[in-house]
Amino acid sequence: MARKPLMAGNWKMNNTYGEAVVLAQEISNNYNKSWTGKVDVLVCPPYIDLKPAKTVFEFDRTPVEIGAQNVYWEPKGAFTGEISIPMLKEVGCTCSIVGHSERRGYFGETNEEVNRKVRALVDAGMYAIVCVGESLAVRDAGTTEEFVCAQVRAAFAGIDAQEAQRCVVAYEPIWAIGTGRTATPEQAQAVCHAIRQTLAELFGAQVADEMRVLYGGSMNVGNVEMLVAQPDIDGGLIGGASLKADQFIQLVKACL
Ligand SMILES: O=C[C@H](O)COP(=O)(O)O
Repeated sequence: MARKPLMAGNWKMNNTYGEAVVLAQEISNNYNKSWTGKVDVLVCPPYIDLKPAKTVFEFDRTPVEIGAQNVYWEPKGAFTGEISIPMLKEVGCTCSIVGHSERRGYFGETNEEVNRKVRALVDAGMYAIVCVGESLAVRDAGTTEEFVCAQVRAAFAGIDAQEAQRCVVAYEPIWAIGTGRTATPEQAQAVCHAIRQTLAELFGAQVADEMRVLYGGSMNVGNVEMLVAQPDIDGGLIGGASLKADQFIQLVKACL
């Protein structure tokens, strides 16, 4: 089956409320409505910027989804500093990134926590963008595929094929994030293929064939074409290049 590509911008901890309105407006102004149905476009701003970004896209009727960068699995309660799924749904989020390597690395997020977040999202009818990826040490040790596929298995534990089908996996080698050092298309394809094989083992070949696997890690206007041309790469999760509307739009166009 032909998968519809997804180009997702992860703004990380960038853009104040006012800056978010400007960037969302620039993306909206440059979005061509003829792309609708051919590529899905998503931005994941900081929590405080979700509503203003959504308001811009809604006002313009620009079909750009908004998603969170993280989420907590409990629906409400005494969890200071956390944000729940009902809160995200009410402002129009369709999904959340889960298990980004910056959350795993700086905030100690474990595979078990990633799994709880994925389960809570799918239970609530949202989808998860599950991030997986190896450090340079793992790559140098030659165990990249084993490591990444174990992360995939852990993230989807206890989830059935129907729930998993809506989710997305983003392969982000840690050594390529924000470094300007991109995985070669061959390296990225090899790992994305291994991820899809793991999804097939978990959920069957048909579901695995329908699930989107993204690449992330210094994807930019210079390398996007080669990366999205790979058979198992269905788009990108973009950090730095998603902060400039013209660059992000170029990346979206590369998926058409
Ligand atoms: O979530 C996005 C990735 O961490 C990639 O970030 P980057 O494009 O700045 O390397």
